[in-house]
Amino acid sequence: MAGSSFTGITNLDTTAAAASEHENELSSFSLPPATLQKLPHLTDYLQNLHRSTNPLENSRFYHPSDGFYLTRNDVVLREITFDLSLTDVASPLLAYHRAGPRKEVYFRPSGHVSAAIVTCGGLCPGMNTVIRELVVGLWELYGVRDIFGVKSGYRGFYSGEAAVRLDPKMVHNWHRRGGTLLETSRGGFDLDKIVNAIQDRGFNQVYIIGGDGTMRGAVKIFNEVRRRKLEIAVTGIPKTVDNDVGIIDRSFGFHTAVEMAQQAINAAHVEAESAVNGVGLVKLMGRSSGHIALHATLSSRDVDCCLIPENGFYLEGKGGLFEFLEDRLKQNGHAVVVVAEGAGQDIVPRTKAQKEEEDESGNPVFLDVGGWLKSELKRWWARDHPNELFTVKHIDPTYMIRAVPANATDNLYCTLLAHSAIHGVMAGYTGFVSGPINGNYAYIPVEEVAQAKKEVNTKDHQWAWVRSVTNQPDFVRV
Ligand SMILES: Nc1ncnc2c1ncn2[C@@H]1O[C@H](COP(=O)(O)OP(=O)(O)O)[C@@H](O)[C@H]1O
Ligand SMILES: O=P(O)(O)OC[C@H]1O[C@](O)(COP(=O)(O)O)[C@@H](O)[C@@H]1O
Ligand SMILES: [Mg+2]
Repeated sequence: MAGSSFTGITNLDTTAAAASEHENELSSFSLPPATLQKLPHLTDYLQNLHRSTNPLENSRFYHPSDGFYLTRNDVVLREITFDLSLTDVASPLLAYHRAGPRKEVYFRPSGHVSAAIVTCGGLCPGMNTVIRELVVGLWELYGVRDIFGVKSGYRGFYSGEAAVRLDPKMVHNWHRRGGTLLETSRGGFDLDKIVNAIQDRGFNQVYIIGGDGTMRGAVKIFNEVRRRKLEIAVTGIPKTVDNDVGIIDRSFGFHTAVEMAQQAINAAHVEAESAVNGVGLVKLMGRSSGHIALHATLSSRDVDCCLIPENGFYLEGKGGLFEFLEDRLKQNGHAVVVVAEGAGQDIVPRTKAQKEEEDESGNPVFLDVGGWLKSELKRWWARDHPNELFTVKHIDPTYMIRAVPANATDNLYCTLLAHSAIHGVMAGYTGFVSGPINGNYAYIPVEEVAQAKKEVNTKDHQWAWVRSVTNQPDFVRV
């Protein structure tokens, strides 16, 4: 099971009761033992830290009652569905600490906390909401007054540009705006310079909002802070419109992106329907995973074919895209194709130099699969049907779907993420990421999140569902 190589694991009792294979007949069964994932804490390497009662105790907003504070005993299970016939042999279940306020805190808010917030990597709907809620949450819940926004990604720690002092008044409207008002960038990760700057500027809480690359950087920052034995808590808030961060249910902004993608698909559908042999081609984001394309396809119902990086495809011959589209155009007179940007990169022709191209963060730079597919479709039709009308309308809404403000669901989600992060940090936890696991918010070691990937599983029911909705080929050559 993923993450089981981590140390410091505690055994939990997981005996349960449920219905047997005959409905209504109750029988009991045992689940495998569970192991509690160790969560790094400042006291792992710093002794005699000052502890105090959580200021929420005296907050005018809260009336803490029994069960309000979470303890080490509150956990979230990674897996919540089981095959009972396999429980004898299954590996231990994995549990994570639940996110939420703790009775004791390790930071004295007034005059002791200096919090830094930074955004890294590509844009994603909701980044400004997370920043806003970190500021408001730190200020209102814990009385923190020294909150700073580090400008333009990791390089902002040491670039010489002053960090921006943030307060609730300044950020009150930020959730209505797309992008990140702190600005972001790729590349520029210089570990020593970053940790030196954190030390020099006196930050003792560092909130890092970013995707998989950012989380790999956060692991290094956390390890270096720990090596230097600094009283600084480091936490990651996972951000990526691609939804490819592992372990957590989904990343913020993803729902907004899927919703925005509908507009492009609708337009493609209208264009295709209004032409003779019309094809609407929509390119959506998804560098190495096709989550946006898959969810947009399933929620639209107007898509005839969904192409994702996890499932290779080909154009010519039996079972290929051209054959499929030929049939669809014959049947319906039009077709809509959704292609994730990372799909088909193995068949888009490119030079050696193009193959090796990387962005400032070391991510591969892809060629435009949408533009290429459009010209291939035109070439195919002109060759095979020279006397018939044909139209391809290529819509590339990629930046439009991620540069918008978060929708209501994502805004709520961003708030919960920000508050979870604050509660964890105030409780002295460090080197962790907050996120929902099976609907419950948990603290996950950042190292584990940085290693985990979430790709579309083309063997499971969801992909089968896409294929049953679109009736598209599986592109397995026979
Ligand atoms: N392996 C890594 N180690 C340290 N920093 C990294 C690593 N990968 C990426 N980064 C840094 O994280 C930041 C964001 O990474 P990037 O891949 O562009 O976006 P994202 O975090 O959204 O995936 C960049 O500043 C980049 O230099
Ligand atoms: O043009 P940019 O800003 O480099 O972004 C393009 C990439 O950003 C993404 O939105 C993913 O970004 P992250 O890795 O930052 O989450 C991809 O879908 C896309 O390939
Ligand atoms: Mg990334």
